[in-house]
Amino acid sequence: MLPDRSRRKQIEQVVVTAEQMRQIEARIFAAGMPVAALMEKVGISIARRVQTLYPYPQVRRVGVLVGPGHNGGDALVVARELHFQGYEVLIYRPIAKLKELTNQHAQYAESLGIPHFEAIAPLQDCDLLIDGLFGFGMERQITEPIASDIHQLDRWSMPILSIDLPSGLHTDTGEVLGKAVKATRTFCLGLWKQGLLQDRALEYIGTVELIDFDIPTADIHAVLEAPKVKRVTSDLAIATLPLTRPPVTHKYKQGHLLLICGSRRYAGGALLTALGARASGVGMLSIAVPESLKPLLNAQLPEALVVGCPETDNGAIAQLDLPEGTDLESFQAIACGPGLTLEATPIIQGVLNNDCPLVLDADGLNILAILGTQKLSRRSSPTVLTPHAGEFKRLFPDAPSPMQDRISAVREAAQTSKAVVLLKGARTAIANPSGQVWINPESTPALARGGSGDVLTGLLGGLLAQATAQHISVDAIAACAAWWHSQAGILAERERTQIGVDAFTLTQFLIPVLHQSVG
Ligand SMILES: NC(=O)C1=CN([C@@H]2O[C@H](COP(=O)(O)OP(=O)(O)OC[C@H]3O[C@@H](n4cnc5c(N)ncnc54)[C@H](O)[C@@H]3O)[C@@H](O)[C@H]2O)[C@H](O)CC1
Ligand SMILES: [K+]
Repeated sequence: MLPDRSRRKQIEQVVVTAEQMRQIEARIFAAGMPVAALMEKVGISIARRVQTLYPYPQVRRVGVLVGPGHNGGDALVVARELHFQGYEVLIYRPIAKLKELTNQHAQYAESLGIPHFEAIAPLQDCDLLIDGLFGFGMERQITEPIASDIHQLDRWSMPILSIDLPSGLHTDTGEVLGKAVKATRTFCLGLWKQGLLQDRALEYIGTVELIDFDIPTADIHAVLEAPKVKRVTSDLAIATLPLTRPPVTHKYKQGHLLLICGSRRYAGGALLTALGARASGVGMLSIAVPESLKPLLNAQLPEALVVGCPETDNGAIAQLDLPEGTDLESFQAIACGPGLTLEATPIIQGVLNNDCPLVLDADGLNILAILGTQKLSRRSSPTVLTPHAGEFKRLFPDAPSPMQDRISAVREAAQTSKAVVLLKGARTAIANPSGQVWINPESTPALARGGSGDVLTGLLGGLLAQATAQHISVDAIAACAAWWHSQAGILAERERTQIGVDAFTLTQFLIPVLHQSVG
């Protein structure tokens, strides 16, 4: 058995569908763990957390929503334990026919004098609600009268703690099936459910925490082989990022990145991309911009090699004038797109025909959408695409909509384009061509501002150059770039509020957040 901390770090990264959870739990039961014992173990853990978060007698009256399945069973164990701790417990039980184990717990609760109601109204004066209506067994739309009862909850103000998932959310896609509980906190049981990591679930899940019930890692690996969906944890990011350097190294060993960005109209995008690249720690940074932007970049990044390129009448890069003896093969990575405008199409065509590890963002993606993603199939070096939802739909019109199931969408895009696809959003999803998906589980709406994507492009480009030089896997480094970028946003928000995180400020928090994470 792995030491607890290492096991805990491992399971924090695992993400499962309802079916995978069923299979894992089936293995545990087949090995002899009684279902009732697991339910007891889970229920007691939740009851302890409730008492810690909402201690008696500051909180006195608790309403418990009990569904027909084992989610309801968990909730009844919690109800019984809180009753014995002195809380006044009231039970809402809209469905009479319960699973056997759930029914036994309901009968015992009744024998203790805990009142059961078919209607939700008697619970409206509770201080707190525990949601045990539906868990991963949710398989169809919630209908009346439960849907209206859940709707009532939206008008009440007490905190709601959901067991496993907010009732009504699809376990895998995070879709609302008819009506869903808006939880203050979600106690996810055993392993992270995929639906909790979907953007559209965010308004329902509240604060999420994992209630570990000691699932043997052997059972996880037996069902998941290599986990197909992983959460990007701080541990994973810190272990993957090229943070330490050998005593003897040189600037080229730390990667040489070429940025191709900017236009007279969008000078800021070039600067923000360059500042993101600088923070990545890349050994050498070359920046190709229209000639008229060269003074700006030189002034802000004296250490960078700024290449002023001939420009079109509108101030876009007309051709890449790399220094004598340098060509696109000279770099460990190229990152291009921010601020280029569509006039730079010939530049992107040239880059696509070259075989250097490549990050495409912004206009680089819009140009690729016009040229067609099949242009990537001839490339043997890695390509990373960093679309937001709009760019994604232009690039992959036949993929599932990113607004529906982002995990399926990003997985299909990566598999068809043979690129690593980083789909930006509240929960950025990264997929590699073999179908492995990472989800970045933490971010902040503060990042939803012009320019923050440019910073990510530069940061990712710099990390890709280092990953190439140091043989770190491209998809893992892309996941880490998303983690680093969002953690900097979270730190900046903490110090400057949600409206204080402009893209330039964000670049100033990239190193502090790393320092805070690495300690
Ligand atoms: N697997 C286990 O033994 C344990 C699971 N844990 C907890 O139990 C749930 C999963 O339990 P399950 O009984 O499979 O399903 P649910 O409790 O989520 O309830 C679904 C239940 O309700 C019926 N149903 C589904 N959709 C609807 C609907 N729209 N309207 C009405 N009824 C519906 C369906 O037939 C099921 O019977 C898991 O989340 C954990 O909370 C324990 O933690 C450990 C043991
Ligand atoms: K629930």
